[in-house]
Amino acid sequence: MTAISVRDVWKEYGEQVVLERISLEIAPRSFVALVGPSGCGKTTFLRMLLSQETATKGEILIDGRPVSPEPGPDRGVVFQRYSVFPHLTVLGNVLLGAELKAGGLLGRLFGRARVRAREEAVALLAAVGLSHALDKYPAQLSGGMQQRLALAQALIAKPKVLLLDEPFGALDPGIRAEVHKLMRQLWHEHPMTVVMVTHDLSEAFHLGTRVIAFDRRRNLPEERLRYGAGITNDIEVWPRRIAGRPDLAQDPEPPRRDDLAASEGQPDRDDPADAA
Ligand SMILES: Nc1ncnc2c1ncn2[C@@H]1O[C@H](COP(=O)(O)OP(=O)(O)OP(=O)(O)O)[C@@H](O)[C@H]1O
Repeated sequence: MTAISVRDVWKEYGEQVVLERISLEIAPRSFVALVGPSGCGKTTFLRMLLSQETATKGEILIDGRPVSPEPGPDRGVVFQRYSVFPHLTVLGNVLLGAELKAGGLLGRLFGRARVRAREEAVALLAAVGLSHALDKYPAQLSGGMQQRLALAQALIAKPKVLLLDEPFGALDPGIRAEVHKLMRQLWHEHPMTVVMVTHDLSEAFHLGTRVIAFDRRRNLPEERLRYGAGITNDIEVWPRRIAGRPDLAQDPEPPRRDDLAASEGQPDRDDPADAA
């Protein structure tokens, strides 16, 4: 049950203040959706939670301890694109997630540990509706299937915190709705706290337990370098969603695994990886 505390965090790149005075207490098992105009620092904030960036000032605590200086398996991430490895099969991608968590000599798993990891990977791929695609390569999958694979790859490491950067932004509306249902189901089933960046306000309210807006309070051209974005809105979504309680009335029916399998489409034409 993982809580995140963000205490008076600032982020500057050289002269440019990107974020200022960010203070947040994120309760365990929350699903926080982060919205805000382009360039206001949402991805930068996520990268600080992931330890891909460090705060210029302030501190970030996970379960009361300063966030480790290196990205680790306690935090999983899914991006809009390119979260998975194009040269590995679907199963290979998820197994790699398990191996990276195991660490050790080049992160390889052997013997019983590898058999167990394979079983877990197969089960997780079934949970995201990809049982029929274990031996396919990412370029052979539709955009929705690739994002489901990316979720499985992140979840095999059992992250305490799952960070999502516009994960569904490139999907067609119909596919996106299916993946939303899956995402919500995964949040109910896995004991993780989720922070998701999105441009889409309706997606934020559809999935989140809390919607936080970043924006600049001072945005005149001469102020843009010296003043960063801060939290301008912090909304608890009502009626409340409670992790692990998909039975509550406000949660629509979870998807059937068959629906997910049926929703697969052609490879994503917008994706250069597919065009190749
Ligand atoms: N490594 C970096 N070096 C210098 N400036 C950076 C770096 N990373 C981000 N920035 C700057 O920080 C600001 C915030 O960028 P960021 O990508 O976090 O915004 P965002 O809110 O996620 O934008 P978008 O919604 O368009 O993805 C931008 O002005 C960007 O140019």
